[in-house]
Amino acid sequence: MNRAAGAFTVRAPASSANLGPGFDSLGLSVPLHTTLRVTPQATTEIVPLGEELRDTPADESNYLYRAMELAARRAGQPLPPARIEIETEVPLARGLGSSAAALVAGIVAGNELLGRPLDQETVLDVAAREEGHPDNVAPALFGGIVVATLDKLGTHYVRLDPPAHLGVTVLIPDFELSTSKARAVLPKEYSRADAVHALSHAALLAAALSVGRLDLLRHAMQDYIHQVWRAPLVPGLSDILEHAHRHGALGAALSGAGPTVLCFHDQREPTERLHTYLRDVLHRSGLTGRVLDLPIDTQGTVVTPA
Ligand SMILES: Nc1ncnc2c1ncn2[C@@H]1O[C@H](COP(=O)(O)OP(=O)(O)O)[C@@H](O)[C@H]1O
Ligand SMILES: N[C@@H](CCOP(=O)(O)O)C(=O)O
Repeated sequence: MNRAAGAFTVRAPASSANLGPGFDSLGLSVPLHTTLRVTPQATTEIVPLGEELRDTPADESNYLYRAMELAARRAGQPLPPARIEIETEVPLARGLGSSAAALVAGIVAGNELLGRPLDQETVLDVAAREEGHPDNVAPALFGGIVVATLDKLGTHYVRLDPPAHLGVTVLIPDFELSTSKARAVLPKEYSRADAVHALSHAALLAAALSVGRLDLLRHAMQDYIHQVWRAPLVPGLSDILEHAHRHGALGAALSGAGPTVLCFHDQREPTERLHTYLRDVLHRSGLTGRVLDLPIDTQGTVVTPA
């Protein structure tokens, strides 16, 4: 079907990947958004707006525009020209999936502009192949908590609604850490013992999240695949992984590749104690940053007429 698109808006959420042992395979979505306003017109114009996007290119080399072209390439159609305004609330290179939000927003916008030739499964596959792992793009597209694999045969996933009362507290330090730098410090190979530890904890975590066993999160979130190697890049991380539960966290993990750290909390309990502890860790580590409580987003990427 080819439908001439009018102006429309695409909103894609941030995401927190891994959740400890679910490296490259488990993530959740949080309501900080990257928004595109797309207005079909005779020429292409890329307009990044706001302080966070001050260094992103205002031309067709922009990551978001390249994502739109990925949709056109998979559909085998040329991308119609449009004015594309880009805004984001997702801090860049902090482990909150800004690149995944941009990629998903761009692919969905490209698909919309073309009259939706791609179904949602194909949009996910294009995004996961581009990013190289599905753990940010799947929750950015579908919302909620997503368990996903990417292999030669395709991208397969299960989306979970968040368990009742499960909230997220994030500590976002004021420094950037690119995902590529934080992937470069990981070993190329792991022992069988490390593999068994990782897969048993990731499986337990996915099962605990699917049945709402919040009491299991702390134990299930143990990880030796990536956090231990990344800890030197994220001052305070080891302290939080070891001690956050004493200050009200149900579990803690490096968010994506960092430097943001995620703690789960019970939304029925106050989080002041956890905030005070996290700010104290930040201060003791000689850093500045912010601590935020967020719900888990359940909407994923949304397209609305402008
Ligand atoms: N809205 C956006 N527009 C253009 N480029 C973006 C946007 N969001 C993210 N990016 C690109 O993605 C990079 C950050 O990606 P990455 O290192 O994977 O960190 P993360 O995805 O954890 O924020 C940014 O430096 C920028 O190049
Ligand atoms: N599984 C990836 C997740 C990267 O997430 P980001 O939000 O830091 O881009 C990894 O751990 O490298």
